[in-house]
Amino acid sequence: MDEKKLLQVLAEQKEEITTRRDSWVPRSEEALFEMDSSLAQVVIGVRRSGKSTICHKVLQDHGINYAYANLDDDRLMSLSVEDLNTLLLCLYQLYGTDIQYILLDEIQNVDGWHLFVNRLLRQGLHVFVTGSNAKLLSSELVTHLTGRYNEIRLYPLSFAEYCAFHQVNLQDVTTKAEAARKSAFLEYLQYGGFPELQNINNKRAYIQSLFNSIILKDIAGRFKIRHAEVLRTIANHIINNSCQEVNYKSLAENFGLNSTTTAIKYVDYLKQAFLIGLLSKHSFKSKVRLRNSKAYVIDTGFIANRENALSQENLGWRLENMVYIELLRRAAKEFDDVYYYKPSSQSKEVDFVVCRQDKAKELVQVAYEIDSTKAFNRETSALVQASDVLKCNELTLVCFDESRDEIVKGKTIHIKNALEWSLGSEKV
Ligand SMILES: Nc1ncnc2c1ncn2[C@@H]1O[C@H](COP(=O)(O)OP(=O)(O)OP(=O)(O)O)[C@@H](O)[C@H]1O
Repeated sequence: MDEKKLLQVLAEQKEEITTRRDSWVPRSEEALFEMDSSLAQVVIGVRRSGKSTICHKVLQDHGINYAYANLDDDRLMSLSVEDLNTLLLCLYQLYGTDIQYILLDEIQNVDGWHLFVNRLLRQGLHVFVTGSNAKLLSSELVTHLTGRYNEIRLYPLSFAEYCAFHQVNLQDVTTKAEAARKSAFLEYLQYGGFPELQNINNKRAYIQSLFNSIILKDIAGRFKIRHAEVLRTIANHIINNSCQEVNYKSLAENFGLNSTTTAIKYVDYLKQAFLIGLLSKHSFKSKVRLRNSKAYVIDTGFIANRENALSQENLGWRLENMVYIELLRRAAKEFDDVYYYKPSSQSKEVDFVVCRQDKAKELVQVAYEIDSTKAFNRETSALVQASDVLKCNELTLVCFDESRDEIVKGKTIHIKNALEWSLGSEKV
């Protein structure tokens, strides 16, 4: 690519970052960056989740001068790995040769990017990269940057961050403040946490266009999928049936795919683009874990508005999906794993098992309501049974009711109000 043209694009990108900082909401993942480390800081996550912003924010908060290139820019689409030398030359011209930090946005767009990043690391530079496709990033990271990167997973805003964004008062105990928190929580369940969406009136249109660009541009375009429409229909189906086990055979049959293998491949594409997450079944056998998984969508905003989005049934599974994302967020910070528990016998399912080094450390059940004795007994006995089998006594039941502890068959169950639970340490 022509050096002059490249310089011009990078100069315009530089202009953008100096005028862009307005009111960025702090993200909890900021704590995961290793600012002085010699490892590449790799931020991955779904499109528009704020990957680029969090990098700018941590670098600027630390008072660091850094060079920046956004490789997702249409004008840089023809860039190849050979052009990256010219890119570096241009960055030095624009930012000065004493620059120590470089931020490269959506690096996966350039094939062979790892060669360049490796070279920068060898030269002692601090490199920050972002990407929205795990497949393109991870295989390169694992093969070529072995051990020389710190991976930071970013999700759309958590409820605590959402409240910070909308300045929802978490301290006040007045009825008005409580009502404001409750309606914020319902909005959050309905529209999710994409940061950009928060100030947009036509939220459905934003979500639809984001969904389309992930499917058509990031997946179908990049992986040369001929039947993009089928992929889109499958994605919609999975999203609107989230919290359920994926049945690849019936996906293949129902959507006219020629084999179960193609269904597995398509679902994997959705996962690699972070549109969905797959939760494995808890088992000590890795085969069982791999073969059985439930699908969740990465942001509840993607779930289509049914006739009555705030009905009990619809809220129930939006809530379960939200808990899943929040558990992933927390697990990433603690290096934990999350599974679902479904014994083959008569015993009941538990929605989430949080494990540390294969040992269950918390069981989490989600239920919209536990008002009736039947519902209460159903949810608590599932926890108690699993607690015995998995030898785990940290039992949590997330629901819309008030928080309290209950003792069932000698075991303490922490019943947590969903709103409070989702705020985590930012307690009301
Ligand atoms: N912490 C934040 N506070 C306020 N707004 C934010 C924050 N993070 C992101 N945004 C807004 O959300 C939008 C998307 O952010 P950003 O470009 O950082 O996401 P991204 O994940 O890098 O996107 P892409 O995958 O498309 O490159 C931007 O308009 C940005 O201003």
